[in-house]
Amino acid sequence: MILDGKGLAARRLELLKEDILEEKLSPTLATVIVGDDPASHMYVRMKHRACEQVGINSVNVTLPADTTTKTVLDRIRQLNEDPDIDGILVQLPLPEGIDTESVIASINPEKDVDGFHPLNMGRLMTGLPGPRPCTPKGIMTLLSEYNIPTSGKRAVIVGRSVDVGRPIGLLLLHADATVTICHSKTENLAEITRQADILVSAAGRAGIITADMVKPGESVIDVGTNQVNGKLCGDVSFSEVEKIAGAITPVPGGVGPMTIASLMENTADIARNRCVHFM
Ligand SMILES: NC(=O)C1=CN([C@@H]2O[C@H](COP(=O)(O)OP(=O)(O)OC[C@H]3O[C@@H](n4cnc5c(N)ncnc54)[C@H](OP(=O)(O)O)[C@@H]3O)[C@@H](O)[C@H]2O)C=CC1
Ligand SMILES: Nc1nc(=O)c2c([nH]1)NC[C@@H]1CN(c3ccc(C(=O)N[C@@H](CCC(=O)O)C(=O)O)cc3)C=[N+]21
Repeated sequence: MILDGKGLAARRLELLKEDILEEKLSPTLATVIVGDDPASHMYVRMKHRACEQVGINSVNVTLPADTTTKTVLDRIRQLNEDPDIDGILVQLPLPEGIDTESVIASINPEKDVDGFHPLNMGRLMTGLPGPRPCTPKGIMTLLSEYNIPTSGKRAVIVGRSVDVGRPIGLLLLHADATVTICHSKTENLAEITRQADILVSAAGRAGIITADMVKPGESVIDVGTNQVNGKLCGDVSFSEVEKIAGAITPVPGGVGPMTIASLMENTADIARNRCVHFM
């Protein structure tokens, strides 16, 4: 079964647009972009398009690549204090030399649409309500919309990043899965991935997940966005794995669009001034 993130995201955006209209919300999302990394352009463009579609005002704050950390912090402070700005997103990665940690920690946690602020990461850890990181949230939405059970199931995550690997591990743990998080030092990776009922690959390595690493009937979630010969592909060797997986997300058209939809939902929730509860 193909987990159609593109189709599901489109439906979620339509529902969100109706909610925003009905509740007379007019959320504003500010995106801070430092430098002009081409990969960011695509993501910022898709985000902007989604904002227009659902009725979120999208404001870009662009700063030159040689901006200092202090300048970024000053700009974020202005956005924190601006009552007309509901959500703040700092486009990652930031250029070398900018202190990413202090930039993320400077965002008002109540405006942190990525859920990356240490306070919101702590709330994720403890299961307290708060905005959850967009890609992990999008994956959980995919699993629940396709009725893929998590309770008591073996979940294996390949990748331990702060923005994807760790938070999806915690969300699956909160959903009563038994979670294993793998990384580049994990030994016998294939032995571990074959035990998974749900496999999430967020390694950023094209072709790292092959058919021999997947248990027949397993659900495979591919977070990877890699370029191979100028073509976008995931971590999973899709054509061979699709034949034995029970469910699989395509790249493009899977996790990516769900990330964007989750970002829109986080922004609307923050504009509703409600402590957002996920899972
Ligand atoms: N579709 C979407 O919405 C999004 C997609 N992405 C994509 O997801 C991918 C992962 O990004 P991100 O989460 O930021 O991860 P990072 O690139 O920050 O880290 C990659 C992780 O994978 C692990 N890893 C690398 N090689 C191997 C290997 N051979 N075996 C096991 N583990 C390995 C690393 O281990 P170690 O910690 O030991 O180095 C690390 O934990 C990228 O392709 C990124 O572009 C990211 C965000 C959103
Ligand atoms: N603060 C911050 N938060 C992020 O969530 C964040 C970020 N910075 N920096 C960049 C990464 C990457 N990311 C993607 C989102 C959607 C797609 C996506 O929708 N991709 C399409 C393909 C688009 C194309 O055609 O190339 C798809 O998978 O179908 C990809 C990548 C969010 N990121």
